[in-house]
Amino acid sequence: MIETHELTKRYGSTTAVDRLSLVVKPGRVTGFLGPNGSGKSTTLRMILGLAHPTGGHALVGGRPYSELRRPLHEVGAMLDPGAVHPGRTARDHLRSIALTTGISAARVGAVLELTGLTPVARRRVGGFSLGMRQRLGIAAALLGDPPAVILDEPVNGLDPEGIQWIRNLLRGMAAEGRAVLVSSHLMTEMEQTADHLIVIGRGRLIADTGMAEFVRGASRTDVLVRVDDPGRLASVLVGAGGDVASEADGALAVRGLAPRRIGDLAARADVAVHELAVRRATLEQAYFEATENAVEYRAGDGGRR
Ligand SMILES: Nc1ncnc2c1ncn2[C@@H]1O[C@H](COP(=O)(O)OP(=O)(O)OP(=O)(O)O)[C@@H](O)[C@H]1O
Repeated sequence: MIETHELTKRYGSTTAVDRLSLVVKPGRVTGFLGPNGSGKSTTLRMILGLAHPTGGHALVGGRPYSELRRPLHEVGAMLDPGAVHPGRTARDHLRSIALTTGISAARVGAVLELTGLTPVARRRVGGFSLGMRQRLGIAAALLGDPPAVILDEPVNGLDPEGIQWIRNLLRGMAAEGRAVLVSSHLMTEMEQTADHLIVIGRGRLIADTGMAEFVRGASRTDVLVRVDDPGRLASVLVGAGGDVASEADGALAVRGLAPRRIGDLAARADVAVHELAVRRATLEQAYFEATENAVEYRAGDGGRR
């Protein structure tokens, strides 16, 4: 489990992370979302002991990272897949990490296999594509077979097959009982991968909630109704407390009334219904609504606070 309590980081007059408390639980994929500059990387760096908090603390398995006896066995992380010596082969890169951290050589073969890199294990990393580097970064993160995994933008630069592979890998790791924390700006991908979401803006917690609950909370969810006489039905629906808007093609977009109630009201008004469809908000829409103020604030003040 990964947790932070009132975690704070200030750089001069910039508060990058502001009293952030969160828990990343085992057995699920937790998506970590926020606009550019909202403090995600800084938070991850503090969890991994790469930046020192100005206030509060971060714990991995109940201890600060700096106190972990065998950190790679506690938490695996990929923050920057580019940070690999280009002259080394993939296998040598992983071997050197294993050697210096007391991890068996057998794990090197296992993670190469797991990440599909066995056929290129003897090739120099300098010639690797971005996707291959991502896989190598993930291989390194998994060397210690850790119960917690942190991946910063793991699908960056991956082709559709690579994206699907990461999705299955993350879900598989969660199913094995690991705590998986993953950041990404790709909302459709996140929607398919994460069970839980932590959303931050301006360094502060905006939401810490289940994926379905977060998306359901967006005001965009409505019911599309297609009828022959939209004007008549619209006045009936408004009379029943609905919030009704017209689409460009004449269909009605209704909020505040359940589909069943709309169908009943239409039947009672003797209006034939040709289509009645719930349009659920997407994660992207819910995310935009949730972070609207955080983004506006930044855009309005040139990124400073
Ligand atoms: N080393 C640093 N020195 C000064 N300011 C920093 C430093 N690192 C981060 N910041 C500032 O802290 C804030 C949060 O940055 P951070 O990189 O954590 O955001 P992020 O959510 O990861 O952004 P992105 O989505 O663009 O990666 C930004 O205003 C950034 O400019």
